[in-house]
Amino acid sequence: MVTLDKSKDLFDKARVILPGGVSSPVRAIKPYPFYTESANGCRIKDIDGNEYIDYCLAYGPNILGHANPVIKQAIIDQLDKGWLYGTPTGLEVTLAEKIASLYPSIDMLRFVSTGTEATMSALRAARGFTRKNKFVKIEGGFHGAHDAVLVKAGSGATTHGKPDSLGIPEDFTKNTLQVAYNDIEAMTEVIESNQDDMAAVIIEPVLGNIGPILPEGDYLKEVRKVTEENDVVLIFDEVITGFRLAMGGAQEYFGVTPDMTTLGKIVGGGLPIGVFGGKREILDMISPSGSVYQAGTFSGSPASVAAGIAAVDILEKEKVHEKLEATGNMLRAGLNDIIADKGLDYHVGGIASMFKVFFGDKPLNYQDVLKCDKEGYLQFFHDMLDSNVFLPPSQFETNFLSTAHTEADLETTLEAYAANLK
Ligand SMILES: N[C@H](C=O)CCC(=O)O
Repeated sequence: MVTLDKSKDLFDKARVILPGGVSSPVRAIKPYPFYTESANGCRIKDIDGNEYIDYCLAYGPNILGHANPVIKQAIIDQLDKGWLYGTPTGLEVTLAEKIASLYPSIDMLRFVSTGTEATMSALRAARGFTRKNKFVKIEGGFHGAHDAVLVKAGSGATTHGKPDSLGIPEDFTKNTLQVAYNDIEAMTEVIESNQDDMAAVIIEPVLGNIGPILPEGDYLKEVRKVTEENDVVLIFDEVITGFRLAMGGAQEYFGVTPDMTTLGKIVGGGLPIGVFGGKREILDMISPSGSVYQAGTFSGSPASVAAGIAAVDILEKEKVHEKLEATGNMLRAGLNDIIADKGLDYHVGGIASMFKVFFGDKPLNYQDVLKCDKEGYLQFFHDMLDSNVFLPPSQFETNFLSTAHTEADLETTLEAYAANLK
């Protein structure tokens, strides 16, 4: 049983000055979160001195564990040279060339600071390129916290029961058309009936912000076909799946090449970064080459890019995604055994280094996942915390594995699942 007295006291102070006591809503664990002191490898330590095996991993970026020494050294080396210039650097060219060599959908790209900026800018580019306004978003898909995509949004928006945010004028979302994931008929219908003004489809190839929920059969190939046939720009939001399912992301894994791709999380080695890229003719629309304006003081931040170069290098040399796919398969098999032994009607979802126990049947889309027992999941989250295992505190967030998790850590984790799953 962990005690969180210091965290509770800090929460009482924090919630006076920070809404919900946090800087991003997913961190607002009910009734109060633990506040972190430090993290290393797969372990995170709170200010009360409790240590947890971490499967949240900062919501995905830390695939090499916390404070990876090689990435740390790359950041330190960069800090010695200064960390913000307001001028371009060779680092950006190096990382951009590397990304383009791995992602066939990317001829050119621009660095930004977050996944939110990446998807916002990708949509603007697609609209500028096509001179059309509408786009399709998947129900429960999460593409960051900008106005046009905060409708039926997953992640914290669903966890906190606010999938449609207040404060967004209807005019800003009237061109956001939604369909269920894994429903190609619905996607085809909405594209064909809005063809005159349809700019883009934006989709997480694997729904990572209410899941992981995987594409069924040839769903992604069919999405590619219908978008191609109707001259609609297909944007894969690979902020979670990029460098995780394969070096070339979900597009390599599933063999489907979109027109544009957004990246983030892993590609910054744990520092803030976002990337949007795609076909040359679309990226040529971006200012200063073209008339789609996009800019940012911190874009291409040297420390983030240096950390990203170091991270991508390790991922490639050590074939991290292959190793973690094997580890993920082992863990998912162990979880399935526990669930079968206990006779629970739960589903173990996941792919590569993503996994989740759904407190309900296998979900295919947003409506399915909403039927899961989210209150039961929250209780389970607390029970796991008491067993010193930190999972993201929501039924609607993915758990992540890192190379820092050892076999012993995984065994301890499976024991905790066995003890706490009811
Ligand atoms: N699921 C979100 C992003 O991928 C979690 C991060 C956040 O909202 O703070």
